[in-house]
Amino acid sequence: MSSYREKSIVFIGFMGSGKTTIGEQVAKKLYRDFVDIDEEIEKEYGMPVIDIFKVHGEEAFRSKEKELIKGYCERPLKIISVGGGAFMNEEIREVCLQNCIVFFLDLSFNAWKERLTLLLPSRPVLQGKSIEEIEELFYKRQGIYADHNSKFTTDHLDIDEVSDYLIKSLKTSWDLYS
Ligand SMILES: Nc1ncnc2c1ncn2[C@@H]1O[C@H](COP(=O)(O)OP(=O)(O)O)[C@@H](O)[C@H]1O
Ligand SMILES: O=C(O)C1=C[C@@H](OP(=O)(O)O)[C@@H](O)[C@H](O)C1
Ligand SMILES: [Mg+2]
Repeated sequence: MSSYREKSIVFIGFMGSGKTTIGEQVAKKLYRDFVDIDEEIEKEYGMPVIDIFKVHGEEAFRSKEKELIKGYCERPLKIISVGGGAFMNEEIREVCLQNCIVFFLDLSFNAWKERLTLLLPSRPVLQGKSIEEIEELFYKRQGIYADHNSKFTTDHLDIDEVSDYLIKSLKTSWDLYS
């Protein structure tokens, strides 16, 4: 078990909440390795997530997602962004919460809606859904993100503001709990 200061950090939250973008920024600013689980799955299958869902199915995606998250979470000093559906799995929730500091990147549905067009082509889970169905999924998913160590609402903040705040908050907790 690593010391509190060396624990890896995991970002969770709904699709498009900024886990990949902000995780990468935070990693750069803290001089840590960044791991985006979706990217790792894409590398293994040699195709984008949307095609993995089409060719191999969601079950294969979820199984690889679990295997990779379990592997990375047990290592120290990483910044890990997991996909928005990963926390549906209890084993993943447990391994992340036991080994890492879990940050929930939250935003309001209103703020999220502005990103919809940008996200639609690459997010299989959103395909073919009406805006009402997406809104229902958004609120249903809030439940799976309820287990976390720290939550940050990103409405009206740009990527630098969010990452700077997160680093400040991490440094405070390292000073308090190390
Ligand atoms: N705080 C933010 N303000 C504005 N746009 C953001 C913010 N965070 C992320 N984005 C944009 O939203 C899109 C989705 O972000 P991404 O990091 O891929 O989210 P996730 O990994 O949670 O699905 C990207 O185009 C990114 O530039
Ligand atoms: O919420 C989900 O079920 C998913 C979220 C995606 O990641 P992002 O949250 O980074 O978009 C990706 O893992 C896949 O498309 C499934
Ligand atoms: Mg992502």
